[in-house]
Amino acid sequence: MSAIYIEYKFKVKPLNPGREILIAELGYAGFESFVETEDGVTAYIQKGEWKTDILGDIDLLNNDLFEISHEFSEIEQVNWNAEWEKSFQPIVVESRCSVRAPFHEKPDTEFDIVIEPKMSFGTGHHETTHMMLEHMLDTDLEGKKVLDMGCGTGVLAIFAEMKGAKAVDAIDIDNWCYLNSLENVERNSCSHINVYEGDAGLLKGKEYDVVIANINRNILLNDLPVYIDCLNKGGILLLSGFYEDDIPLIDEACKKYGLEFAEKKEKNFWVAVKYVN
Ligand SMILES: C[S@@+](CC[C@H](N)C(=O)[O-])C[C@H]1O[C@@H](n2cnc3c(N)ncnc32)[C@H](O)[C@@H]1O
Repeated sequence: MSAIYIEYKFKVKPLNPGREILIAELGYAGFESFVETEDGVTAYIQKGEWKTDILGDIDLLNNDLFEISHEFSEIEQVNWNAEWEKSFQPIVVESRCSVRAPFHEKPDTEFDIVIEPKMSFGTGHHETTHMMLEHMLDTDLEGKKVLDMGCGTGVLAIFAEMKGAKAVDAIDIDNWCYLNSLENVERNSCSHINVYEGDAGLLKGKEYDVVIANINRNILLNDLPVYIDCLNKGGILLLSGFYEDDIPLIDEACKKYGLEFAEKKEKNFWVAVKYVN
């Protein structure tokens, strides 16, 4: 199963802070993946989410301080692997945990995660992945049962096992992500991770000590009750994939189901939050 995407190539002047603002606004409009280029950004949206006036709400395009041009085309399947090879820099979190592709040199970090992204997502979400890894570094996962919802490349599930989780379920709705996570689990010699293709519908009767979900605001708001339903008392919920402005809605939903806010991280307009049950 391969999704059809619309690809937009933007040129942005001045690049900073124009590109970051543009990415944030495009994210609100429904674009789901971004690859930074020398003079701007290439953004992807699934054809089903696209409408002809999709750029109508992007305020930055009407801002005289920035010069932004774009061209767009329909593509059958994004070759995320080629995109990553072009743009992916290893992520190093607090000098302790690194995420790199096999073609990068092995770093000297306590945790070394090797990801061959193939065609699954994870490219434009470095900030959110990075912040989730930061939260996980600070969270005791030893002997815990963990859910990684929207696992993408499987990076967070793999890190959970490296940090001592005894059982990890990694779930993604996208077939490519499911297959890619399986490969990456093997590549990192993980043996406590089960990967599933699906969504919150798979969670009936499940119980976890830690639930991790880096997806997007609307899916999180929709599926939060199910995630929280499988979270043990005293358990931890880590959420990302949304912006600072979305926090009130997410916070309201979490508190409605009895969770207590614990911590927030922020990077380039993106946020990652931690709640305790
Ligand atoms: C932003 S990526 C996160 C990938 C990875 N966890 C990370 O932190 O880098 C979000 C992932 O959620 C998946 N996804 C989208 N909707 C979903 C749903 N309703 N249930 C489960 N996964 C979903 C997408 O296919 C995508 O792989």
